[in-house]
Amino acid sequence: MDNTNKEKSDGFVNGDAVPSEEIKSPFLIGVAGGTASGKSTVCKKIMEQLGQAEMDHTQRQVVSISQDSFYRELTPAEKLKAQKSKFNFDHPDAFNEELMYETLQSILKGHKVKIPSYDYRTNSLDFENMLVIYPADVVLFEGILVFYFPKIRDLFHMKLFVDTDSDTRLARRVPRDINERGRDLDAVLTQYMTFVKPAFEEFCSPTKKFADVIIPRGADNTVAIDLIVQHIRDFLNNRSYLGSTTNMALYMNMDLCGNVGDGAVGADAASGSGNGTYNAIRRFSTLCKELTMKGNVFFETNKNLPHH
Ligand SMILES: Nc1ncnc2c1ncn2[C@@H]1O[C@H](COP(=O)(O)OP(=O)(O)O)[C@@H](O)[C@H]1O
Ligand SMILES: Nc1ccn([C@@H]2O[C@H](COP(=O)(O)O)[C@@H](O)[C@H]2O)c(=O)n1
Repeated sequence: MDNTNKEKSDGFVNGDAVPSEEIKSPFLIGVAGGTASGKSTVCKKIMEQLGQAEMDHTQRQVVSISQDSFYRELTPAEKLKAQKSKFNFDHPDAFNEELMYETLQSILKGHKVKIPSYDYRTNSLDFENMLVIYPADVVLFEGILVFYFPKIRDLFHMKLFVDTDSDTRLARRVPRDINERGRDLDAVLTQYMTFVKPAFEEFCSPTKKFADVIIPRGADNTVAIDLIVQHIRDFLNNRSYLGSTTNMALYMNMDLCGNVGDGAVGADAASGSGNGTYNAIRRFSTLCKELTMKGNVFFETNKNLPHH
């Protein structure tokens, strides 16, 4: 994640209110996938294509957050284990589920939040370098287990799963962990075989079924990324027509499930204000179906609509 929004801070304070006329409830997109599948790279590409990456972080319409910021703090005994690659960072218990949930809820209420960055070299949260997340129209939340916790899963308006084969992921993880996370080869391989691979199979891979869109080959899949970018662009361009994020999410989820064009529901949702949106989304839907058949992207018929 880009760290330009880092701020020195002495605490973990969330939920700063913004003036009421500026309140935005964002469209929340979860991005899951195994380690080194390309989740951050996919999010970065989406941000770049939307012209957000170079923008001042206070002005961004689209922001990206990593689940790493919600690792729980380790006890001294756990820290010693972690130093010897004997702590399981791929188990759901390694995360602070409550804090993740509360923070996402604050974000959905349009609040500014501050979250710590994560230091892989010390296996700890870095409260000295807080990331400030300003209210945005679209928030991407990426991590290995973002779909694991039901309460958190239900918050997403759209769920993407980055599906990269495990050999490729291991081949990418080894150099990354050595060069960027201060590990040695032996430690990376031991951790991978002991914890990462089994936990992927037990906790991460089964969450693929919750995804609305599965992205085979991760960031290499430019077709899938273009589609998602187009979807977000439609959202950003048309948000003002439909008003609330809930209406937009209903509208777009119906479209992905292939129902918008089937009858009165989609037309009703668009009544009076959204015919341009309706047509754009129908065109987009047709394109998605064609591309799905060509194996560039899989659209799952997941009908979980947002509960708010
Ligand atoms: N399509 C790709 N081709 C080559 N290297 C990639 C590709 N996608 C990601 N990487 C590299 O693999 C590593 C893991 O990618 P990253 O996006 O950080 O994965 P994740 O966020 O899923 O852990 C990084 O070093 C990244 O630069
Ligand atoms: N102190 C830590 C914390 C996490 N990990 C590993 O990071 C992986 C998740 O991050 P990705 O960018 O790869 O999705 C996860 O598989 C943990 O094993 C770590 O090694 N050390």
